Amino acid sequence: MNRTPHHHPLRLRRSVLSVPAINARALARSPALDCDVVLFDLEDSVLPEKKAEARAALVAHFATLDRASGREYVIRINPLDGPDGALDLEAVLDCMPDAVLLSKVSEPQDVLTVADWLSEAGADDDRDWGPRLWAMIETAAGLLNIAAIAETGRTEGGRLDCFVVGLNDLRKETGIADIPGRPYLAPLLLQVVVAARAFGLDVVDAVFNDFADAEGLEAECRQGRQMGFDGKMLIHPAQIDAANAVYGVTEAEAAEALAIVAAFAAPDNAGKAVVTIAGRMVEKLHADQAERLLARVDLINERKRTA
Ligand SMILES: CC(C)(COP(=O)(O)OP(=O)(O)OC[C@H]1O[C@@H](n2cnc3c(N)ncnc32)[C@H](O)[C@@H]1OP(=O)(O)O)[C@@H](O)C(=O)NCCC(=O)NCCSC(=O)C[C@H](O)C(=O)O
Ligand SMILES: [Mg+2]
Repeated sequence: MNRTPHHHPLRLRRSVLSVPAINARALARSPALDCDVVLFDLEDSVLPEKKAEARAALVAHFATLDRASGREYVIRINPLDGPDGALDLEAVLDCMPDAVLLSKVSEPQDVLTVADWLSEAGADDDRDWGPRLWAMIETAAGLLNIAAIAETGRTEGGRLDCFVVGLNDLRKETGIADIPGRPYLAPLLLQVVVAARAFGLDVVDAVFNDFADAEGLEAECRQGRQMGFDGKMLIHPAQIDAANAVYGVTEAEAAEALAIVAAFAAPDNAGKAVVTIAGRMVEKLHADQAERLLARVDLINERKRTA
């Protein structure tokens, strides 16, 4: 098994805003929004009879995008076993997004099929481009197969980069209740986080449907961060600030990280694997964590500069 803690460069994925490709006003608004990732949706927010129109709108929209903005552009496609998946992939070739989000991934083959298709398309294409793959985990089978999906997507073809949890579909299929605090869903969410981390993937928490409930959203963002998620999938611009704040880095966290890095760099602590800071044991692994957090601060500051 080929496992590494993080197999790709650090990326900001605090706020992943879904923008229905069929909604011209939302498309027009999206470049000015402060989300880390714009996720253009061709799946559930587009009616079957509007899919072709949505694909055409998306291709036109990508022609206008500022690709140097530093944020990630992702396209969510329909499942490949339906009538639209293959047509969506053709549109992906025209758009050249940073990543493709596969909906309703239930087994490793779902990822491999798209990875192979993209590799074959890339072989006939002289453009220097190849998208990463993201996978929606939102079926009972997907949860049961989560480790195999992570391992295969990560090692074979190597394009898999990020999981996104889809609780609307999962609740629909399983009957698990939609209760504040997500008591019965929490074990499943943690299962996705652990599988992602075992194979060096990022992992994004599910949407919060009640976009008028700012307090509920903030609580769910906090819960997601405590569970280990990197960010939250969002459905409305009003949700962006809360996700960026909760999944950001506080001044106290940054100060603590600086103190840990400084302690290990101090000449008195040279050669030590363990030091004491303010009465607390701090190990080298905490210094690694602190350095990663400080790199995240740099990325957030960079994002502010380019916004
Ligand atoms: C939920 C909405 C249908 C609400 O839309 P609306 O009533 O238009 O909201 P507002 O009037 O408050 O909108 C204010 C302005 O903001 C723009 N807007 C709204 N949403 C977005 C957006 N997502 N991206 C960009 N801009 C947006 C409106 O256009 C207004 O601007 P203007 O027109 O200039 O006045 C709507 O928010 C919406 O459709 N949201 C996204 C829905 C979606 O993407 N669904 C799929 C993702 S959810 C999912 O995947 C679940 C998962 O699969 C699972 O299983 O759990
Ligand atoms: Mg879904």
